[in-house]
Amino acid sequence: MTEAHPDSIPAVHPVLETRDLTIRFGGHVAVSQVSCAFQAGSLTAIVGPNGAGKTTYFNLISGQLRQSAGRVFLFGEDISGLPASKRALRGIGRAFQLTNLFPNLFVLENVRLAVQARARAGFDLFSVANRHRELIERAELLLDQVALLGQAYNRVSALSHGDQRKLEVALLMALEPEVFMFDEPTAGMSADDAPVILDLIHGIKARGDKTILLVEHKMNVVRALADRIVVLHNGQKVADGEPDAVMGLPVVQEAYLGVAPGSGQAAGS
Ligand SMILES: Nc1ncnc2c1ncn2[C@@H]1O[C@H](COP(=O)(O)OP(=O)(O)OP(=O)(O)O)[C@@H](O)[C@H]1O
Repeated sequence: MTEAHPDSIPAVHPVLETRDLTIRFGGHVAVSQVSCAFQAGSLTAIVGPNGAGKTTYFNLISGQLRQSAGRVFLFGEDISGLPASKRALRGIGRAFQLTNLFPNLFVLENVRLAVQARARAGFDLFSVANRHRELIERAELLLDQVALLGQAYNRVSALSHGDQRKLEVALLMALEPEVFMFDEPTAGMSADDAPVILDLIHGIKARGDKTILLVEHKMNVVRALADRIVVLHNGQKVADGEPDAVMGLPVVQEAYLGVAPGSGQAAGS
């Protein structure tokens, strides 16, 4: 795929790339030869009907599953052989990886621990008191961003489902990954909570330096956030491009998203 540049400028690798990524479960090919490159500042929605392979594709990228064939590259480096924990350390951030919350600790403490994990190496110059204060301030800022500051001194176990999802996003942001992977981030959230998360994702994208992948069934969310849509069906990539172009494909509207042409709304969403 990489071509020699006539001016000998070194090739710039995509942040994330999958090449012919494939996984078989017995005789079933759940993800089949999916090749995609993802650039910094982009938000790509991965869509497709139930069972299309979206979550499995995510699992292959984040390392929860090992591919049968193909490769995953991060900044041009082959990470296909790395376990999920090492991929996370290299900058692949996925919200559910962080659900090892401490349910009996305060919400603030959970975020503070994530901030501390991210900052551990950088705080040696600070006094213990300064370090603690800075960690708390950063944790409070993140809680404020997900509208959870009022819950800072509640235990995680007492949070509603929607608030736990918001906390997952705060923890993900605390780790400052290069690649943010969101799998239906507003699923099960109230109408009040969902915009908080969508605004946050929009804010991450607006920074321009992060790469965002979003599995999402709600087409209004996809339209609001994505600058690219990849459509999976039966494990294969069947469309890939700008939202208007992809959504306009009759084959996508009728067969793969289950929407009536022109409605912009997935059936059952
Ligand atoms: N561990 C597994 N063992 C066997 N089959 C699996 C496994 N994980 C996924 N599959 C199968 O792979 C296919 C893709 O599933 P996947 O969950 O990735 O789809 P999806 O597009 O995320 O669907 P949904 O929108 O319903 O979440 C399905 O047929 C599923 O049954």
